Amino acid sequence: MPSFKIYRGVAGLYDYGPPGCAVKSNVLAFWRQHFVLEEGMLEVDCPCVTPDVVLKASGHVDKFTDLMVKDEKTGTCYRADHLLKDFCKEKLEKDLTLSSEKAAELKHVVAVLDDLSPEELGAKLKEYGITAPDTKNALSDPYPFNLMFQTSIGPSGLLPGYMRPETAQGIFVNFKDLYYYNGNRLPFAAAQIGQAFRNEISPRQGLLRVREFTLAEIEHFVDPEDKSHPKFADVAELEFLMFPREEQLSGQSAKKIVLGEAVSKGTVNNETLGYFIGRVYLFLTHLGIDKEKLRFRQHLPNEMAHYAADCWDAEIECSYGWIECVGIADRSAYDLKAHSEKSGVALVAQEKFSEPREVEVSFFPNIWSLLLGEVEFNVCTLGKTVSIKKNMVSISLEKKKEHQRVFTPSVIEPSFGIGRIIYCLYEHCFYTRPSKAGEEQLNVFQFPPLVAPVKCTVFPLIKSKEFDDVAKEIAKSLRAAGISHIIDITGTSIGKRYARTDEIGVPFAVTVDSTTNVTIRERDSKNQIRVNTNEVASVVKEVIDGQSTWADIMWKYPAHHTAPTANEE
Ligand SMILES: Nc1ncnc2c1ncn2[C@@H]1O[C@H](COP(=O)(O)OP(=O)(O)OP(=O)(O)O)[C@@H](O)[C@H]1O
Repeated sequence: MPSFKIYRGVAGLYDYGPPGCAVKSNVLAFWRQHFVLEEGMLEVDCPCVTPDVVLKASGHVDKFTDLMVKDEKTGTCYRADHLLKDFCKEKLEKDLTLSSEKAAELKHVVAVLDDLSPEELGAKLKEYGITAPDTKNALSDPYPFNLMFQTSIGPSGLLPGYMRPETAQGIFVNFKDLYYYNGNRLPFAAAQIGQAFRNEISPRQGLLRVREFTLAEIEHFVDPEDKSHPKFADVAELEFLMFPREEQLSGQSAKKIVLGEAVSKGTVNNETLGYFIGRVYLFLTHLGIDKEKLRFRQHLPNEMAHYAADCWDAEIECSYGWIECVGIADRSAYDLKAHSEKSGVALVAQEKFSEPREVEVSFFPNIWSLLLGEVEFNVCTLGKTVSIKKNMVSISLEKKKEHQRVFTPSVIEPSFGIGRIIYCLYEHCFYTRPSKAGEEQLNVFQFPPLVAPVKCTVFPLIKSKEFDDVAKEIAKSLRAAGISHIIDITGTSIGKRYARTDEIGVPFAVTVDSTTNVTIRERDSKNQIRVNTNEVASVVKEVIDGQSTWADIMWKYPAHHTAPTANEE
């Protein structure tokens, strides 16, 4: 729901209502189980308010910008690249008179969008006659707009700060303590779930581009000289849609690739990156994301930061097209080095050698490298400036024993936009159930039990004190087993009650049609079984915990072949 709705809302801010909140909490619980617990990650929880110095070091203060244009008359702001991209895409899709040269030009513009300077972007907007979408007024020249919400910390106004645009920086600045906590051993991963804030220029597409959202991030620290992963074999045989750089550049589409092959051929830079791609695939498909609408797209060279070794986005197809939901990047040592430099605290790891190693060290290596470039330079020493020439320097190599290697770890970062995942999940799980002639069609959310906001409903078949009491007893046992449920003793027709719960995706409905045995109905198959009243909670729990499938349960218990009542559906 739009936040602050009674005051007409604010673009890009949304509330989760009760079912949405429950879905979100289930998605996050599974994220914790699948990543934090199963991988033994170190979870942290850092503040959203972040002092300027941290985000200055990370580069966000100077570079976390999008190019913006303004409607010259109304002042409405737009993202310049989005206007240009939308224009090109619309022309390519709808203009049947487009020449092949023009089509190739427009495709090229879309491909190099991230490389365009403000001036080049402005020139293209002018060349194509692009105006403000709502008013058709002229647009200003593009200029960079920093997406961070600025604030000041404390009453003096002297300590500038920002609302964090990502959670990752909280982990990087804690590297030293986390490394120590992990027994000074690599590799290890830290994880954080929290709110991120981005003052998006033009929030759009509901939960897909908002100004405050939940991020779940992992920073996996690894030795840059050994990016193998001990559990890679667990995911190596997975086969799914991948969209490597070469395929994108040569105009092909995504294709099914075995992950192990993508890594061994070097399409994916290293095993650890590949391992996380596999784990993200398992996470998303387990949640209920359709395998055929999920692909891993490699970043093109112009999309990647200069320091990144390789990046892949998990993109999910929904009615808005293919949407980046998880970014998985090998960020090399960039972040830790940036914070080491700014803070003066060495964010490094050590590899202790079992035997000391003899190494040759060159004396004066920096001057040597400068002189190799035939550079003459001045050195200021003891108040005097001395001009050093190449022939004045001799290089000596010394032998030295080293007991350890000190290095800055590389970081592999999977970053999950939880709202985007949930939105795509809603689309993939939604369908309209055909109805009998003349009846209203029924909307169903086919959520897997894992994410369903409510796991079970309990209905007495008819209004009677006896059945109500049994329903209350069953509800009590569900409560004790920690199973979320709704008890509906309104007495409306069973069909209507099923329809209501299908609409919010409740997977199981228990109909109390006797005082000893009751009917459990599964939402998607509409199959029903008979169980004893005191077995309900354990049967439902078995399925929602993933120990058994509904098909397994159907084998174990007698089927209820007729609907509990004629007006069921
Ligand atoms: N404005 C937003 N609203 C909702 N989710 C977002 C938003 N911006 C980013 N995300 C989510 O956070 C994840 C990690 O953020 P990252 O910085 O990699 O995104 P990004 O590349 O800036 O996204 P985009 O290019 O779509 O703006 C993304 O994969 C996405 O799922």
